[in-house]
Amino acid sequence: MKIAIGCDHVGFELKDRLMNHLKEKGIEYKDFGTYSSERTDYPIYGEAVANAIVSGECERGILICGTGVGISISANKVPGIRAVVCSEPYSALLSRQHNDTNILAMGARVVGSDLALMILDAWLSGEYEGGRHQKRVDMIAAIEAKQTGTLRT
Ligand SMILES: O=C(CO)[C@H](O)[C@H](O)[C@H](O)COP(=O)(O)O
Repeated sequence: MKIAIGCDHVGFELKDRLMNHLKEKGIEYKDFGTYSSERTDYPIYGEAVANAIVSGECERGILICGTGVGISISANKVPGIRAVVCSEPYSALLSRQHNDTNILAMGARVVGSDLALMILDAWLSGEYEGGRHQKRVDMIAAIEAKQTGTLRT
């Protein structure tokens, strides 16, 4: 699996910690920036990571900003993205199992690095269950299609 990872200036340090963790786990990743702690704007990185997933360059994404909120909102504007913001491992796991999330967002001002690693491990371990959940995931896609005018009826 190849992971796209991105952050704004607030998430820069935590992103580094997460990339080292991915390296230790033998998981391939691509860093979409930002590449310093100089103030920047999270929508840039939310969109870049989201595009890497919808293009097929990467299978999943990780995004970090101050709260995880702004950068996940940005990523969710890209059709096909199901980004979740998590501050604990349970939601991270269930977001994979029930919602087939393809981006995990976290807030560097919210979670410490050790908890962030636990959240990431829980999310990476989760397998989408399909079954009764698929109808709901398809309904989300249908909303997107309606809103983007791509719904084929
Ligand atoms: O935390 C955030 C709210 O979503 C944003 O993602 C940014 O990280 C935050 O707004 C950056 O704040 P700053 O005062 O410009 O450092």
